[in-house]
Amino acid sequence: MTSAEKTLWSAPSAHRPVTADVRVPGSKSATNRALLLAALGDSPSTITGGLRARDSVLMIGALRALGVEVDAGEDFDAPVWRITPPAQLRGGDAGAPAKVDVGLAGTVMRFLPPVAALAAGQVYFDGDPYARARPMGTLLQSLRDLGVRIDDGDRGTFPFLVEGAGQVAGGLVELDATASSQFISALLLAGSRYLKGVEVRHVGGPIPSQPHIDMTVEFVRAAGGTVDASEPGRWVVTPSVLRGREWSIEPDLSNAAPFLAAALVTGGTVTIPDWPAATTQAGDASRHLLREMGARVELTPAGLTVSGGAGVHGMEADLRDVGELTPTLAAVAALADSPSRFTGIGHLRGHETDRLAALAREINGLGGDVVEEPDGLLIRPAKMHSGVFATYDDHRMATAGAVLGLAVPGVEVEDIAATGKTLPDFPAMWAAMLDADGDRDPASGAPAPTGVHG
Ligand SMILES: O=C(O)C1=C[C@@H](OP(=O)(O)O)[C@@H](O)[C@H](O)C1
Ligand SMILES: C=C(OP(=O)(O)O)C(=O)O
Repeated sequence: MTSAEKTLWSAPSAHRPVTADVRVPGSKSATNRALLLAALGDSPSTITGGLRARDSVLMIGALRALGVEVDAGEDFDAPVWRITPPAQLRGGDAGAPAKVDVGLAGTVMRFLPPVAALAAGQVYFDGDPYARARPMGTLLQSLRDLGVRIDDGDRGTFPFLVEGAGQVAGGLVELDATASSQFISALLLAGSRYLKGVEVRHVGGPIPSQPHIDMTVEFVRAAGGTVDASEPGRWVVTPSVLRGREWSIEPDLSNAAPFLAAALVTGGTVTIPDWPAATTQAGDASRHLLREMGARVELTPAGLTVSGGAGVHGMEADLRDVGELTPTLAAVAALADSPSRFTGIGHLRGHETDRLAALAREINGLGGDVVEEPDGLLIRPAKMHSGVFATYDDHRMATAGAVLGLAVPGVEVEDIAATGKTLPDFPAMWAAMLDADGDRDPASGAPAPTGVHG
C-alpha cells in the first residue's frame, strides 16, 4: 500500500483531563515465549490471558505449521488456550516445505528458526517486505555454528529455508547481539532441546533490552529448563526436558505506556489494573520514567495509577534496556517544557522501522524539534501544529501519534491499524479512555463501574 492509499485516523484531542481505568491485553513478549516453550514441552500446556494480536497469531500459525496443536477458540478468543506439542516437530518434504510467515514480528522471525531446526524436514521462512530490513544474519550464522543447515542464498535474510534434521548438535556459539537481544533469547528458548544444550557468549558492545533476556531466562526455568546466567554476557542452557505447564500472562506493560502518557499530558489520572508487583517486563520502567517527566505514580494492589497536573518535563535517560518505550516517551518529550535527550537506542533503527529517523521526521513534520543522534534523540520544546503523522507499519509509531494528538489539535495518524501488531482494538480503547470521565457520577466523582476494558 502506498502512503497515499493509507487511511488517516483523526487523533482525538483531550478537551479535559482523562480519568480512566484501562485494562490492557496480555504481553506480546510473554505470550510468544509461553507459546514457544509450550510447543517444545513434553506434554500439553495451557495459556491464560494470552494476547490475541497479529504477532501472537503469527506465532500460533508458525507453530501449527510445525505440527503443534493450538486450540485457542474460534477467533483466538478462548479464555484459556491449549497447546499440544507433537512427538516430533515436522517440516515438509523437499519441494513442499512447511511454511512460516513471520510478518514483521521480531519474536517470530528470531525465535522460530532455532525451533524449525528441530523439525524433521524443511521449513521455509518469509515475512512482510520490511522484515528483510530487520537484523537477521547474526542469528542465521549462529544456527549454522550450532550445526543447522540453512539456505538463504547468501542474503542473510528472508526468504530462507531451514533444513530441519530432527535434532541439533548445539554447543558453544559466540555472537554479537548489539543489534537485538532477541538473537540471544532465540537460542536460549530452544537450547534445552539441543543435544549439547547451548552456551551463548556475547562479543561486542552493550546488549539492548536486558529485561527481555531476563524474561527469557525466567520463562525457560519456569518450563523446567536449566539456565546459568551468572556471568555477564554468557548464558549456558543444559540439555533437558521442558515440561508442559499452565502459563498465566501479565498485561502488556509496554502497551500500557501510551495510556499512562495520556494521564500525564492531559493532567488526568489513568489506572492500569493488574500491574504486577514484580516483573521482567521492560514496560515496568514507565513507573520511574513518567515520574521523572512530572507524573505522580502509585503502585497499589488495584494497579498502577499515573496522574499528571504538575506539568510535563523533559529528561535525560538511557533507554537501552527499555527501547520499546521510546516512541511514547518521545511523544511526551515533544510536549514537555524542557529538553530531553534519550540515549542507548541505536538498535531502534532495526525495529519495525528505523524508529529514530521516523520519530524525528514525523514529530518535526508537526512543528516539533527533534534531532536524530547516532545513538538516540534530542527533543526540544516547540510549538506544534496539525498535520499527518506517518507510522511505517509500526504499532508504537501509531500510538505515539495518538499521544501527540491529545494535545495538538488536528493530528491525522496514518494507518492506525498498525496498532493491531500487538494491541487489538486500540482506537476503541483510546476513545473509551477519553469518554470514561464523562461517565463519572458528577456528585461523587466516582468512576462508572464499566471503566475501559480492552
Ligand atoms: O524478546 C522480546 O520479546 C523483545 C525484545 C526487544 O527486542 P530488541 O532487543 O531487538 O530491541 C523488544 O524491543 C521487542 O519489542 C520484544
Ligand atoms: C521492537 C518491537 O517488536 P518486535 O518484537 O517485532 O521486535 C516492539 O514491539 O517495540
